[in-house]
Amino acid sequence: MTPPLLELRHVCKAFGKVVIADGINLTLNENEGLGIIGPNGAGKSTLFNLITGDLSPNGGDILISGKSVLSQRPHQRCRSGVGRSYQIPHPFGKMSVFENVLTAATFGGAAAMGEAEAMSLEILGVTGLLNDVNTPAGKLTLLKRKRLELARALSTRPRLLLLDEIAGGLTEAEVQALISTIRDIRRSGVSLIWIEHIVHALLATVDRLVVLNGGMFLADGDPHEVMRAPDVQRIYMGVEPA
Ligand SMILES: Nc1ncnc2c1ncn2[C@@H]1O[C@H](COP(=O)(O)OP(=O)(O)OP(=O)(O)O)[C@@H](O)[C@H]1O
Repeated sequence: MTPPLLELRHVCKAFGKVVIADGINLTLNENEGLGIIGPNGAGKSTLFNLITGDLSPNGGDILISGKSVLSQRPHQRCRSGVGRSYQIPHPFGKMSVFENVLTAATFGGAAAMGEAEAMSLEILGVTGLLNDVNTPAGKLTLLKRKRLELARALSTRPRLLLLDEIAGGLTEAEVQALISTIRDIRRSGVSLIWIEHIVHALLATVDRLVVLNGGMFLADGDPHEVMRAPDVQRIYMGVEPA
């Protein structure tokens, strides 16, 4: 039987007394799209940092395609197929958009230069940045910075793409354009975990939704059903039961 693409087994993480993960289990299969929501500070970004190796768990195991990656450094996990965007984009501000994507393709994705150049241009097309190839990344608008963040993650050729709040701060029209881009990416066979407060963007793109709260998943299942669950309405949206 094919192992899941990603598996978290009893993962624990705390910063002092702040418990982020209290024995979390999570499975993501190939081609699956998962959304993560939860109150501010619940530990959603920290969960990504544990998956990518930016942080180490205090306990438990993290497996990619059935193999533990705990001993792998972040760049090694990236080359194993885990690509991510960061909540706050930090592009190389003085380098052009093209150079930023090329750097991610060659360093993160270990692509040879000729291949990386062609792939970077293709990804800049997919992410709507072709008119900005020569623009210094530091001069981009918020929307385009977020698109560059997505382009940099894609150029590492991920099998698993982790997106951290890339819709925040965008207009509704920009969110709709982003939804369409994410659907195209999913159709290309990339598996997705998307942390997002803009819930309708998740409902339009993912198969499953989990709610992180108090170090554990409060709910895990069909996105619409999860959003209707009374506990989720109470904790995430502040709706008191009738
Ligand atoms: N490296 C760190 N050292 C100490 N505390 C940290 C560290 N990283 C995160 N935290 C704390 O862990 C908690 C969870 O942070 P995290 O950014 O993962 O939450 P989040 O769910 O992504 O929040 P948001 O929705 O606001 O982005 C916060 O209290 C944060 O201050």
